[in-house]
Amino acid sequence: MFIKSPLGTLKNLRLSNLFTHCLRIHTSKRNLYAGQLLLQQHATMTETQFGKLFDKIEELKPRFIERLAEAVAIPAVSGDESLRPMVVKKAEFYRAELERLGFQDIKMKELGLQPPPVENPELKLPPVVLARYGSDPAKKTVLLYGHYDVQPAALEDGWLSEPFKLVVDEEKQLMRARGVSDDTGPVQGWLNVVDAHRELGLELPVNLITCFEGMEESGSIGLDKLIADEADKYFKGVDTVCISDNYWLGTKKPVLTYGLRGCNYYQIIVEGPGADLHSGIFGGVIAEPMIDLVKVFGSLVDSQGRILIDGVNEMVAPVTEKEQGLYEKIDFTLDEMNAASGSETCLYNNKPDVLMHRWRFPSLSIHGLEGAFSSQGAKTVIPAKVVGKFSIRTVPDMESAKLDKLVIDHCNKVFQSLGSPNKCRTELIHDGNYWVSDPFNASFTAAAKATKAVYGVEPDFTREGGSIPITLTFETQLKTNVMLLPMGRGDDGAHSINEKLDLSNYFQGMKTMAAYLHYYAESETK
Ligand SMILES: NCC(=O)N[C@@H](Cc1c[nH]cn1)C(=O)O
Ligand SMILES: [Zn+2]
Ligand SMILES: [Zn+2]
Repeated sequence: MFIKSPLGTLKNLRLSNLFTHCLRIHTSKRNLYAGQLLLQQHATMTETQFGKLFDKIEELKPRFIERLAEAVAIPAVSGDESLRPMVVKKAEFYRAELERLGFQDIKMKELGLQPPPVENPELKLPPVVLARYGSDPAKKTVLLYGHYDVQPAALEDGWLSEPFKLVVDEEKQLMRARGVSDDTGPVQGWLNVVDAHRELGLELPVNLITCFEGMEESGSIGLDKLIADEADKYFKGVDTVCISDNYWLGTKKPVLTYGLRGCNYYQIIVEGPGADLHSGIFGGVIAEPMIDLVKVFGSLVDSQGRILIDGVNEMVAPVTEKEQGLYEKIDFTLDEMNAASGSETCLYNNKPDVLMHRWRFPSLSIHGLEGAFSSQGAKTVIPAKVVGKFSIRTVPDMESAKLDKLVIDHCNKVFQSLGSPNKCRTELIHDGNYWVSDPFNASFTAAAKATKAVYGVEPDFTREGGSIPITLTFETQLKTNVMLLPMGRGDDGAHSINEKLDLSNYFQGMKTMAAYLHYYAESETK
């Protein structure tokens, strides 16, 4: 018997002997080898390489943490116009990293000026970083999409440490910083996978194309057009798109994701007085914009999360009988839900309802206000102009343009009913489509094998309540499939305070990415 094992080629060993042999040599990698042994029936070169590759990833841990620390130190907040130079700086950081790792044909694609609504009409969109690693026509080509921009973060929001300084918490075995999980950690993970191959002198089994953008957290403005323009140019020959920009559902079970909600983000602008006013002098005498805004806000959604805008719920595709059975089987508990939210404020008391309301029903969230008093103390001001922000997570079969009309008509109608002399207008800031895919293609199959090889378990196939606006565009413009391979866990606190990435997710995540590329390379379908 001739078996290729994670430790190299072993001759004349029975499977049971091989198992003991593996465990004796590398007991700390029990999960990896348990998973590997399940794959022995179709052992190929891949398994031999995995052992070395995974060991190399382990060996390079200090370097990979250091790189992540450098990347997260750049406060690339796309939603804050004043930080746009930092977003561009982070794009430059990745350009240099890609160059150092031997990527070629690196392009910093400019997307022009940011369209309204925007404070500074001269504000340039950050560049999209395109690069190639290999262009062998005999190999498949995998496009890796990720984003280098992040959500805002400030120490005073309740962070335990400076948000743009990576902290490695040895006791909890995690790293904390804005972007570690969403999405700097996964982007860095892909580069580290290439680094590990280079360190081993091991050829990449596929050609890679990177598409790293800097506006994902602000609706991926400008990227649709770039993808359409480059579909037959830079992106020609792409066989599949892999996105690592979401999270496991819970904290233990790896998942692969085949669906996302969309997101339409709106603002309501209410203005009246020529300047902020003293409430002792003008209170009760003039119409207050904030009072009008609160009334309009209050008409959008109720405290049970039901959207109150006429016609919105009617657009949602009905739940099918076949679909109903899917939710019960997913590895997830209400306790995990409560732990992730840090509360017991969940609106539903059973798993299927929670999952359906997270994945396949729309939701409306009110995010905040511009222009209103928001500090400590008791300032007696009447704000002259307030801008309220809210978004709707969209699902099949909601139509974005139809939704915009329903939302804007609703806000106008409610405002008019107030009889206020103030001015009010509602506008879309950005939108991004929902996406639902077939999870039975070669890319998902390769990712499932990779997950099993690393974690020793089959992944759950899940949908996600969040949005990655560009996913559907890749699928339609490149006429290829897209697969979501999350690195972090459901409790990582993305967009929240104290965002973290468990060290094990960073390193096992990289191994999964590496194994995915090898399994995908071997798959029969292009
Ligand atoms: N990791 C994906 C993510 O966080 N996406 C954002 C994208 C977004 C921002 N505005 C609209 N969509 C999300 O909030 O889901
Ligand atoms: Zn993200
Ligand atoms: Zn995000």
